Formats: sequence, C-alpha cells, structure tokens
Amino acid sequence: MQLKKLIDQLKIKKIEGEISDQTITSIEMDSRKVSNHSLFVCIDGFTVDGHDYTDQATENGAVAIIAEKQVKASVPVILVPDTSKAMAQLADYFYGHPSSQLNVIGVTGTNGKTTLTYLLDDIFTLYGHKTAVIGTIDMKIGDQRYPVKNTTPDALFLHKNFRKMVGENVDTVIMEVSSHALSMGRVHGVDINTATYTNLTQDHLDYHLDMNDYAHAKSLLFSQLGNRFDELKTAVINIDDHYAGIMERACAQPIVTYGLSEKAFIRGDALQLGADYSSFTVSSPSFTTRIETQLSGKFNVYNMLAAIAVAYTYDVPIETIKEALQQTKGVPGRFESVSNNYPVSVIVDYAHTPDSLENVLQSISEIKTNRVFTVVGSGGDRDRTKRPKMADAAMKYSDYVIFTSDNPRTEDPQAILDDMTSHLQEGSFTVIEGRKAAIQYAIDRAADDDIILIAGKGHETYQEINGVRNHFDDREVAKEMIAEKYEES
Ligand SMILES: CC(=O)N[C@H]1[C@@H](OP(=O)(O)OP(=O)(O)OC[C@H]2O[C@@H](n3ccc(=O)[nH]c3=O)[C@H](O)[C@@H]2O)O[C@H](CO)[C@@H](O)[C@@H]1O[C@H](C)C(=O)N[C@@H](C)C(=O)N[C@H](CCC(=O)O)C(=O)O
Ligand SMILES: Nc1ncnc2c1ncn2[C@@H]1O[C@H](COP(=O)(O)OP(=O)(O)OP(=O)(O)O)[C@@H](O)[C@H]1O
Ligand SMILES: N[C@H](CCC[C@H](N)C(=O)O)C(=O)O
Ligand SMILES: [Mg+2]
Repeated sequence: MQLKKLIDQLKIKKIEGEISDQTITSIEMDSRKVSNHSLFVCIDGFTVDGHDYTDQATENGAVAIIAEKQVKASVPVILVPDTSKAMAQLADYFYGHPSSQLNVIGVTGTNGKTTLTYLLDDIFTLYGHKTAVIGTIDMKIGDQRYPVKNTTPDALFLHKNFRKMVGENVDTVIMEVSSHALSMGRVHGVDINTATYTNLTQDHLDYHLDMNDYAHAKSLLFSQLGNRFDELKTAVINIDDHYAGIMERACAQPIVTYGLSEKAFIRGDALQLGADYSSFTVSSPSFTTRIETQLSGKFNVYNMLAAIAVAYTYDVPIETIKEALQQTKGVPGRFESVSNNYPVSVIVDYAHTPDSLENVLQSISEIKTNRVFTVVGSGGDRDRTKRPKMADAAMKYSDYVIFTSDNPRTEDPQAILDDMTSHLQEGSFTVIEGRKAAIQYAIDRAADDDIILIAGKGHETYQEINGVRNHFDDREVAKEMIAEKYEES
C-alpha cells in the first residue's frame, strides 16, 4: 500500500520530510520486527519509549515513522497526537477493516471470561459456524492454535489476525477483553457486535485507582458498541452484579440481561450442583428448558447463562445451546480434576482473585465429604491488596492451607507470602515457598476422600521468576505425586 494513501487516513497530523511514492508492506510497533518497507509506530510504554528506537527501525528498513514527540530520523516522520490510536486506525485500514466482516463477541469482567469464550465456541461451532477465540490461553483460528502474550493482544496483532481469520472463512470471533486492554486502547477500531459482562470483583488494583476506576475501564467495552442503530449490536449483562448499572449506562444499544434474580431476561433457577455436574432451569420470554452439564459450581451456572444469552441474540436455537452445554468439558485448568480414580481428589483451578478463590472453595464445600487442603499463592508485580483477601478466602473454607509461590515475577517470594499471611494467627497455616514442595506436603498428608485444591495457575505451564519462565505445570506435578503415593502404598 502507498504510504500517502495510508496516512491520508489520519485526520490530525504534521508531516516532517517528504512523502513521495514509498510503499508500505507492514506496520510495526517493535523496532526489532521492522523489515524493508515497514512503517514504524513509536509507542511510549511502561518500560521503555518506542521513540528511542527510531534508529534501529530505520536501520532495519523502516521507510517512515509515526511519532507523538519530536524524533530525529532519516525517513519522513508523521507526528500525531496519540500514536496508539493512530496505530489502531492505520492497522484497521491497512488490513481492510477486517473486524467489520466478522461477528465479534467481546467478553469482559473479572472472572469467567476464558470460560465463557470456550462455552460460546462450543455453541457456535455446533451451530455450524467457523470460529476464532482470542484469550488468556491462546488464539485459536479454526483448529489451529497460536500463542498470545496478553489475554487481549495489541491493536496491531488484532487487526492483522482478523484479516487472517477473514481469509480462512471464520465468521465468528469470540474474544476476551481485559480492563488493561480497554484502558490502553488495544481494541480501538475493533467492530464489536456483542459486548458481554460477567462480573467485577477485586483484581488489578495495582493498575486501576480503585474499583470505580476499574469498572469504568470495563464499561468502555459497552460504549464502544457505538451510538448508531444501523447495525445490529447488543450488550449482554449480568444483572445480579453490583456494577451492572455502570455497564448499562455506558451502553446505547439494546441490552439482554441474565442472572438468577427475577429481573433477569435470561433467568436461571432451580440449581442442582454436584462435584462433576450442574443442572438448572433457564427461562426467557420465548423458552423454558432444563440444562444438564458436566461443569460444577454456581459461578459456572452464571457463565452458562451468559453463553445462553449471547447465543440467544444470534438466534441460535435453544436445543443447540442445550446440546453444546451438555457436551462441553469446560476449560483446561479450571476446576480440572487430576486425580483420576485415586481416593484423594486433586483439583487444579485458575482462581487468582479473592472472589474466584472464594467461589471455587464454596463449590468444593458443597461437594466435600472429608477435609479440604488448599495450596495457593499470589502473583508478584500485581495487586498487593488482594493478597491478604485471597488468604482469608483460603482460610475460611479450608481445613489446611499451604501458602506458596505463584509467579513471583520480580518480587521476593517471601515478601508476597508475608503480605498474604502477616495478619493471620500463627500456627493456623503452613508456608512452603517452593510450589512443588508445597504440593507434595498436601499430597503426603491427605487421607482418603480429602480434596486438595491447587489454586492460581490453572493451565499455566510455567512459573515466572525474575523474568525467566521455568517449566511448571500443577497438573503434571500433582499427577506424578499422587501416582507415586498410591503406587508406594
Ligand atoms: C503493563 C502492560 O500492560 N504492559 C504491556 C505493554 O508493555 P510496555 O508498555 O512495557 O512496553 P515496552 O517494553 O515499554 O515497549 C514500548 C514500545 O517500545 C517498543 N520497543 C521496545 C524495545 C525495543 O527494542 N524496540 C521497540 O520498538 C515496544 O514494541 C513497544 O511498542 O505493551 C505490550 C505490548 O502490547 C504488552 O505485551 C505489555 O503487557 C505486559 C506483558 C503485561 O504483563 N500486561 C498485563 C498487566 C496485562 O495486560 N494483562 C491483561 C489482563 C490479564 C487479565 O485478564 O487478568 C492482558 O490483557 O493480558
Ligand atoms: N463467573 C465466575 N464468577 C466467579 N469466579 C469465576 C467465574 N468463572 C470462573 N471463575 C473462577 O475464576 C477462575 C478463572 O476463570 P476464567 O479463566 O474463566 O476467568 P478470566 O476472567 O478469563 O480470568 P483472567 O482475567 O485471568 O483472564 C476459574 O478458575 C474459577 O475459579
Ligand atoms: N491475567 C492475570 C493472570 C494471573 C495468574 C496468576 N497465576 C498470576 O501470575 O498472578 C494477570 O496477569 O494478572
Ligand atoms: Mg482469561
């Protein structure tokens, strides 16, 4: 594409240098990825400033630079007020507005996003759609999986991959939209058809000022649905959630609510919950039916109601929804049982917030027949104030708690453990910094019919310490230890 044509898209700009007939073959925000004929966009980040990498970008072949501050360069520089916004706009144009050719379903909320995207994938696939999923675990296009660095990747990655999806005949994209992504503008220019809200409880208060600021960031997904009625757009909102009103007020489009309370449009009722199943009645003005599933926990009933509500807005028949939910196996690392037929039950779960830990432990309380052991830590370089609250949730519902390391990242693991436990009564818990040793401790002490919850890392296959990701998979570790324990005895 001609550089001139591309930058004509930018309304407000100041051009330094001469734009003649340069051709652009890629847009890059990382100087290390620049090649011949790239357009380099400088982003001022949290760690470094992309404006300091213009030399490397031009050495690697950049033919022009988009900046929001003065930079010296041997190629034309286009100054704009905000390079992140400009990058999103340019990428959308460069790739031919691909998101407008897709049904994009965005899912936001503190907990349940990944689970909901998986449920929707199952429903839409069964209904005959070709889907793509973007989220915490990876990006899936059809049956192909690609790694992602963030739950919601940057705008460049998104628009580029929407183009790839269109090329592969995908029609429905189901994506997690994190609050970080919303406040950093990673989804700018994404033409979202359905915005979905799960819930809001404490997390990320290292990044957001307080819960209202956090809620406001989430509400941006609903304002992004726009103010025009010439295209079908819908919001799907958990009406039972405390912050639902903030999402509703941000939204000019029709809203379908779901929940367990009477005011919900898609309403769940008569729940039956077990260790490896749940069933409930769902009703709306146009149907009432009983859903039977292999997912457990009241929180998963909420996730399923959200899925039903979204599918309803796309006219998926309730019989198809019902069948998909009946078959679904859920998500790797979410309430995943790893103990097969051994007498002790080991559950690996991704609960890494006070609310999710409480939910998961409440579900375990409802199914337990003996004691509950919880092995849990809290991530480094993340919200410190959630640590004691996670510890309280673990202590409230468990007979034994072993506090250990999650991903310490650049923090001292012992300092994280102190944040979790310093308010607790000494002697009422155990601290073992090494995660493997902590899991071993619980497995050694558990007796028949006890349940061990290993929380926080779920599907993760690494432990990040000081920037290095060492292979670590709670499921692998626990499986090996439990087999050893019972083979020895
Ligand atoms: C705090 C945060 O969100 N940081 C994100 C941010 O990184 P950053 O600002 O530190 O980037 P930087 O290293 O300063 O670089 C600035 C610019 O210089 C460029 N650069 C850098 C080096 C170089 O040699 N050349 C060069 O051009 C970079 O490509 C970039 O454009 O921009 C990066 C690219 O988009 C993100 O990958 C990165 O996410 C980091 C890894 C992260 O951990 N983010 C977490 C907090 C996050 O976003 N989590 C959410 C939600 C999780 C949830 O659901 O709970 C998520 O969506 O993942
Ligand atoms: N609707 C829900 N409400 C509360 N807790 C939930 C809900 N759904 C799942 N959980 C709990 O939260 C954990 C994470 O679930 P999931 O991965 O679906 O959430 P997420 O929003 O994608 O999280 P992340 O922000 O890390 O991407 C699960 O392992 C479970 O313990
Ligand atoms: N998306 C979350 C994942 C947390 C997972 C937990 N294992 C941790 O490392 O804190 C975050 O980046 O805060
Ligand atoms: Mg997720």
